[in-house]
Amino acid sequence: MSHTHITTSPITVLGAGSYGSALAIAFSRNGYPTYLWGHDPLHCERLSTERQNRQFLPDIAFPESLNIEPDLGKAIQSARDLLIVVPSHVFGEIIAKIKPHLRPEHRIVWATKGLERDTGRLLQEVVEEQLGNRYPLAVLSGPTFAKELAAGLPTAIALASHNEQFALELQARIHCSKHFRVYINNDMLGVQLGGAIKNVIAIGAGISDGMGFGANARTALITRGIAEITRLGVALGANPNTFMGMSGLGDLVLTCTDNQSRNRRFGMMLGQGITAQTAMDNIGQVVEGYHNTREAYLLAQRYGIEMPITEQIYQVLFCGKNAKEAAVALLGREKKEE
Ligand SMILES: NC(=O)C1=CN([C@@H]2O[C@H](COP(=O)(O)OP(=O)(O)OC[C@H]3O[C@@H](n4cnc5c(N)ncnc54)[C@H](O)[C@@H]3O)[C@@H](O)[C@H]2O)C=CC1
Ligand SMILES: O=C(CO)COP(=O)(O)O
Repeated sequence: MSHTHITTSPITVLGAGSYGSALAIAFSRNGYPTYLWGHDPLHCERLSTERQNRQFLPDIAFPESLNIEPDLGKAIQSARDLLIVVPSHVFGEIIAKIKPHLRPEHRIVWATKGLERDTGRLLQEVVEEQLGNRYPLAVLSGPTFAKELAAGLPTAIALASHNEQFALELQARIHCSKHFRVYINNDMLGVQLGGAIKNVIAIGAGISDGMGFGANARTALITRGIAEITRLGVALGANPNTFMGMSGLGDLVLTCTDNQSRNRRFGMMLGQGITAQTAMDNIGQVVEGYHNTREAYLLAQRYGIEMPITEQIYQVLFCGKNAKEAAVALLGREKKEE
């Protein structure tokens, strides 16, 4: 474990799944010393000896400045900036684990997409409840499949923060490569909601394609999907323009239309009559939209917001409704204006 090359401001990535590894590769490729922590010591050992994430990103060699750090305390002390990339269902657990190691100068950014399991709270609320308001916060979200990012293919993302200095410094570190662009804004709420709820709609697009519906149906789901995400976001106080950006329409189109998406593939299997558990076992990676459908549905109910697509997917996943009935229910809604 060499902690060398400290020439520029380092970053620590917490979460060594496909996306955490891809972001760590992107930062280190840009020349920043990067520390990657994963919760499974055996997995860390493999990353360290093989110098690649063979399971999720085969044949993409780790740059020299990417250090695997299996000790959480040491990983946190290695950098001022912490990037959290664990699945949403363990996000609160990770915040609790990092809390005792934090120093006043730390800054926290996350790329997790989702709402808190069971409560439907935004991840920002989870952070602020546990850590208060003393740390600068930011969120990264957008159309970024881990494999393409790690392969160095052109990618753009949104970064939202209320702390301009933090946003600009992060942007400079990500943006400086030739293939990774970052757009900043200050709408943390909108960026978080866009990233969380597109996964739900992507399950719907997958179900539609799995049932053999065509491009018209998929596109209608995307278009009405962004309408309902925006409706919820505006009711909660987000800027409607955010949903036309990378973390809204951008990520929604990506996830609804490309089979790299696990949420879409999950939906396709459901549409073909495969059970949710079998579909998830088959994917073998996190399918954020599965539980987040319930959280998004509950959030919409709490605020009295109409989200018909989310509601039908919720009924398919958690109330035993079959996909065909859900499609009929959507098509059979009362006539309305666009
Ligand atoms: N893979 C992708 O293309 C993208 C993923 N994301 C988001 O990134 C987040 C992470 O997803 P992936 O890396 O794709 O997941 P993944 O399924 O590839 O890996 C999940 C990782 O979480 C780790 N993990 C599980 N339980 C943990 C715990 N208790 N503590 C710490 N780590 C734990 C696992 O060891 C595994 O390494 C999700 O919210 C996802 O929506 C966002 C953009 C792109
Ligand atoms: O968020 C993603 C791309 O931006 C990844 O989507 P999936 O989690 O559906 O694979």
